[in-house]
Amino acid sequence: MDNEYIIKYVDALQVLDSRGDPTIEVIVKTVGGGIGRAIAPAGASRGKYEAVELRDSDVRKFKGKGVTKAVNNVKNYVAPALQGIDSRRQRDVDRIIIQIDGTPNKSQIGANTAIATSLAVAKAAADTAKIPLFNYLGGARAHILPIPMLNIINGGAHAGNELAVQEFMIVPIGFDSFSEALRAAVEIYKELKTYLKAKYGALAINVGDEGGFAPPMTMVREAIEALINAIKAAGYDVENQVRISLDAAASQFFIDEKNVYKIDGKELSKEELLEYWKQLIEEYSLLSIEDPFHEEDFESYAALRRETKDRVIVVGDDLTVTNIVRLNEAIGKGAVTGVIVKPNQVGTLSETMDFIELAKSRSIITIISHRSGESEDNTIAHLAVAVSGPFIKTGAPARGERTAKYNELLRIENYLGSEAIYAGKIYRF
Ligand SMILES: O=C(O)[C@@H](CO)OP(=O)(O)O
Ligand SMILES: [Mg+2]
Repeated sequence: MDNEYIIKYVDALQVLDSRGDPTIEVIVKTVGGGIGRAIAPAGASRGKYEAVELRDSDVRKFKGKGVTKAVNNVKNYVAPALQGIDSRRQRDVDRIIIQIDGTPNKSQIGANTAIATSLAVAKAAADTAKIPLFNYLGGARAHILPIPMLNIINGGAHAGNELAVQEFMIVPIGFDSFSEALRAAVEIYKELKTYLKAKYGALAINVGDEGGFAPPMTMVREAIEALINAIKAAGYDVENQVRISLDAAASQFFIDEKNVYKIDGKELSKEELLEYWKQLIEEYSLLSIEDPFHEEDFESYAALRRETKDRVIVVGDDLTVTNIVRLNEAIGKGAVTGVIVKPNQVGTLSETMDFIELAKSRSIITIISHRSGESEDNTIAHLAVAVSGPFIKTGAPARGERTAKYNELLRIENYLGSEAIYAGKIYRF
């Protein structure tokens, strides 16, 4: 019996995220001196079926965004239940968290409380074993660096502009290593800045929540053209080296009462929106499109897949919310070929791993993802390597909470040395 893995101490405190909103950090220590810290992220365009984040009701403090209740849940309920448990028994730990909560959506203790605790335990176990987290989670096979999807033009709920589509991403696929791919992305980001400033003036280079620019545009095509311009200006090839992906986050511009989508200053029916996406996919050979329809409309996702003959990856995020019940429904209806994986959408590491397992077993592409409200926590970089990506979505290559993940991936690449393989080299999309 290795006593050193036993959880000796669990505590929590309120810290700040990248929007200046309070969030919860959990600290776990083992008998052997291993330490794990994890900070819960927060979404702005949240799916209706996500696990629920617990916030304080006192609106005088932090405009009602405080997490003292979540912090107290760790101190009063979770910490006493986890003390004395082996930190490597992640499933037992997560089962205890789920039992303490007792609801289907973590609304009692809070998904923020749950995920910060669950991840902190894994990190404490890895630290006790003195191996990097990606190795602890992924074992000997973990050596593939993910392809980043970098959101460099922000719209929707993440920016103060008129763009309906939330994220315009560049995806540097055709490179030999993660660091080469990231370098290309930075060069494109800088070219985009020059282009936007010249075309729209200095205000156009203000950034949105994920570090991408938030120019005063209304038309989706205008933003895509800007990306293409920047990719070319940086000297890269749009077909083979750098592709374009969108996160429509369509629930955000779906008007329920009218059953229409408000995009490009027009109101489109779902059939018209489908035609619109098909045109864009064709014209710009988009690599993927995330949440192209609102979160209840599995059928339209399936129609897009059928009609594009899988030339584009149709990705679920608000649709599938890192939840195997929702993913099974999406699989049954043939709705997606890719899914976003956000650990805080479900609340524990084990449930996140089960979701990834199910997706991979059905050849559904997994994209490990940050939230728009982030912190210096870099757990998702390790998770992405542990499960061999193949993709990670973690914002623009600027702003500390985003570069925290990119820099950790650079460290992992460096640590792995000649063993590191870039996912873009081995997977064909
Ligand atoms: O929709 C998304 O994919 C995410 C992250 O980019 O946004 P949010 O965290 O606001 O839900
Ligand atoms: Mg999304």
